[in-house]
Amino acid sequence: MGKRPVVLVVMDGVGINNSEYGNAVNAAYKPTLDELWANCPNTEISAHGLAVGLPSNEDMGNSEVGHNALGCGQIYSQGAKLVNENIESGEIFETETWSGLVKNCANGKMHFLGLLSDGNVHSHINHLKALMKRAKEDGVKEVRLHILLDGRDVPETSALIYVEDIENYMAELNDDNFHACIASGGGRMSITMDRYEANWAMVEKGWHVHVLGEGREFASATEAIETYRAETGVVDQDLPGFVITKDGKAVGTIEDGDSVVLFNFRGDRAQEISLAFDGDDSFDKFDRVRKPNVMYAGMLQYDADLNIPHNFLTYPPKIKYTLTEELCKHGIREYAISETQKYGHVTYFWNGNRSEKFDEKLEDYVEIKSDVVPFEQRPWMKAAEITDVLCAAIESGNYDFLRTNYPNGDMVGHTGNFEATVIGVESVDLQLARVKKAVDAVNGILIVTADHGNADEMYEKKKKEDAPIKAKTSHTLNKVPFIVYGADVELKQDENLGLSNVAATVADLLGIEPNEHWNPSIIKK
Ligand SMILES: O=C(O)[C@@H](CO)OP(=O)(O)O
Ligand SMILES: [Mn+2]
Ligand SMILES: [Mn+2]
Repeated sequence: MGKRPVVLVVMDGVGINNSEYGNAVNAAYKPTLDELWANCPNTEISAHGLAVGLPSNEDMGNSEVGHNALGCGQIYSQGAKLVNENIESGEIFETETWSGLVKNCANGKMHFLGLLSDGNVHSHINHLKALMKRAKEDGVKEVRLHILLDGRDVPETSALIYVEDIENYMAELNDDNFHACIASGGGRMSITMDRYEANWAMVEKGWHVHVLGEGREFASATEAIETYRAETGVVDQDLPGFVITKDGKAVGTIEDGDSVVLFNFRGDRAQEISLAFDGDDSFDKFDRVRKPNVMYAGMLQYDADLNIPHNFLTYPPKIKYTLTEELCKHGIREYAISETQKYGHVTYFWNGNRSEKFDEKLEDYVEIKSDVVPFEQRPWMKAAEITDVLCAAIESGNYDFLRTNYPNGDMVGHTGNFEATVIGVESVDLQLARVKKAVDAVNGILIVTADHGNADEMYEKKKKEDAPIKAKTSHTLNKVPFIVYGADVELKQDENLGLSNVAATVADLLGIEPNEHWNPSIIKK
């Protein structure tokens, strides 16, 4: 091509926060990032709320919407917003899927499974309430709820707030003809919500409590949460699975003739459990022991290429004109690499929730296997291993556009462990120095950015001056850095710039005319 290669690094969860309070990014020793920021063209761009297609600016960014915006150069209404609209207009209940679900469980139960919080990253409790209410209106008699406890998109020990809220809601709905109650649950990082096949054992554990009703028994979700907390001290996302029983019997196993709705709208952590429900006898990821004959539907279609799940209530955004597609048209050779935890982020999310390549010949994707450990124990994760392979790819001369995601700021940030997160950010910085060197060796251009904040705010904001420090595990509302190294360009400084302006910028640096549907490049002309 004769063009200069462009390498784009997403430092997952590394946002910009002017306050030092709980700021693991500022606390980290990161000479390379500091030097790049001080000496290279740079700007701050938005990564949350309306800038990434979420319902409001109160919604923090996340990897799905962040990588979608980065990789498609446009702002699409995202799952959170689409489901809101679908429920508000009532269209969701006019779908064949909904009527099918209701009809299917005429003599059985309707189960709702999903993340119980108002985090709005994977799900929203209001969506669940709307579905339950309508189920009752449509004549469903028995509803069972299988709850995944959050503490990752919401405060780390907030589960009881949502349990109480939904139990009060169910109590109001319950009458002689309708009965809803919690049947099983567990922390989202302990059961059911694995992603990218990092740890199928999590899904197996979820299957056992939700479907088979096998697990430690409790009389209520509150009792389960309080007991586990007292015994183990773990935070919500890590609480083990539990089964609610009455008179020695699980109250809500999933049986033939039941209907099951996964009320999460985000795809990555919804796919594996969906495959377990949809899969026929050839399913071999774990032994399901008993596979009930149910109608299963997702709140959204989680992967349109792979048709997961078969039934769904809301169409996902139809993301068109992605950067990868455009670059393929120009014969640009692309390379994407990350470790398992974020592998789908730089491929599937980046390409507008597509799991297939646009052009087999032009695209190479590499996954480095993630550790299956609590990440505060190994905050460096696989950053060095990713870099080994990435640098070889850069120096091979076989690629024109290379992208990677270093998960550390985010994955370690989610643990709420400040000290480990500082090390996570430092690990990324060490690798950045190596990437920069490889870029120099091929006379390339390096872009350093992030998909949303996390490590930049590791403590909850204090409500009172003398309140104790409380760990914050969720993403943030902060802007993220955008830096260009190795190119003599001037960058715009504009409040309105966001992740969706990056695709056109990459095209500019590759000497390609940006697609007309994209938001403008960040480079001043
Ligand atoms: O871990 C996840 O599922 C989310 C937080 O809910 O994080 P990210 O968007 O960074 O993948
Ligand atoms: Mn992310
Ligand atoms: Mn995250």
